[in-house]
Amino acid sequence: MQSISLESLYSNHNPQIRVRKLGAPSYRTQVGNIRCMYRSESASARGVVGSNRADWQSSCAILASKVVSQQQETEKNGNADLTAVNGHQTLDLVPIENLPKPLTITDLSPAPMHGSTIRVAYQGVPGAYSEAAAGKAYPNCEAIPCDQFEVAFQAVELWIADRAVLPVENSLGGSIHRNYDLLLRHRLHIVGEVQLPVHHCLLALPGVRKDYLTRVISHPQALAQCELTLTKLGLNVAREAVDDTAGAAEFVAANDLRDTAAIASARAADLYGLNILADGIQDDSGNVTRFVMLAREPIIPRTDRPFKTSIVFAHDNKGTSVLFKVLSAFAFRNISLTKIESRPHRNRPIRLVDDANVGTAKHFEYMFYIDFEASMAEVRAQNALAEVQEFTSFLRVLGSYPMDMTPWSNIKD
Ligand SMILES: O=C(O)C(=O)C[C@]1(C(=O)O)C=C[C@@H](O)C=C1
Repeated sequence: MQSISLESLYSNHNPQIRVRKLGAPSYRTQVGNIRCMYRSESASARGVVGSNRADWQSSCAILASKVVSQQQETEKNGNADLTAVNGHQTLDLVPIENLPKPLTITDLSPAPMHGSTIRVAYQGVPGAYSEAAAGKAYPNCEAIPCDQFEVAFQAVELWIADRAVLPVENSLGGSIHRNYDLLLRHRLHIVGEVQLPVHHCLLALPGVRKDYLTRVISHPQALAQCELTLTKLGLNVAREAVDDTAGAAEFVAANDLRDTAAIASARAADLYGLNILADGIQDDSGNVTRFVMLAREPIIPRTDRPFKTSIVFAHDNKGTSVLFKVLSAFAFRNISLTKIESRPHRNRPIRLVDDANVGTAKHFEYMFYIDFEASMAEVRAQNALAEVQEFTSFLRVLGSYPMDMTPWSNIKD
């Protein structure tokens, strides 16, 4: 399988994009001025939620009319007899050149015929936690490695993949902000979530001991999740960030680095022929990452099982106490919030408030992301959003989807 890279997608058109490769471990890839499909806010708000309650209700009716066909399709795909992700779970060493590579520009030409296999894009290379999340969300799927989050979004938009699975938050490291920004910039829908226990190992070439090491490389989130344990292990060596955990393991193996260890999964050790120097090095044994699944079409919200809904809004100072009013719209209806996140408002980062006597006040402007525990098929959720819409200048439902109800004992190590 070929792999997609954003560099090959855009570098001819946009010299500002710089994608750092593993040859030069660095902090997360920087992408500037990416062309995107971001609509103006007012247009988005009108298009997604409707400007009044009647629009909103008719949107719900349209959604409801898709219920049966979508469910049938999901069930059909979910039961497909496919093995790609499970296939990677074998402990046999797979030659590196036989592993799937990130997608490139050539993969983005006409979508391949793929039968009934559900193709799931993830960021990283085989052995990454995101690949495991794809396998948990869609057992027996064909997992498609992408070298950046942006590419995973585009793989779905361009029909290279049917779904993308992306990390949004970790119990130790917090939110993965890049994906919040991309959720807004792209027009995909959240159709599910999975929570994956993340069990990190310290990996090195066979024969390498801890005292040979002068640096540890991994994904920035993984380095953050193991910070205290590395110190406890006496590894006060340079720590360098690369694009994904399994990519770090692959880099150590491919370059025969005897002074460098990678933080990655046990599966990455198997795939790239590395030894496990230390097992379970995350600072908390209950380390969990939450991933969301994205699709081109929303799923139909239901009420026969617990659902979560994710929204994003901006208020542009529409009246006073806006945040309080928004939160109250949920509280009055006994709807629990599970997450609130704010990100800088890119189109309008600063609000100036003129006051002749004391100068000009400058406030930061934000986009607010909220997850709440209710389905958009419930009247109380529809009413809450109709009310929120009155206080906000922009409102978009990112998705209404089944909650991951895996028992906690199965999530914890
Ligand atoms: O590098 C990987 O293996 C990933 O799947 C990425 C990622 C992340 O972005 O947070 C996913 C789960 C872990 O929390 C560490 C890294």
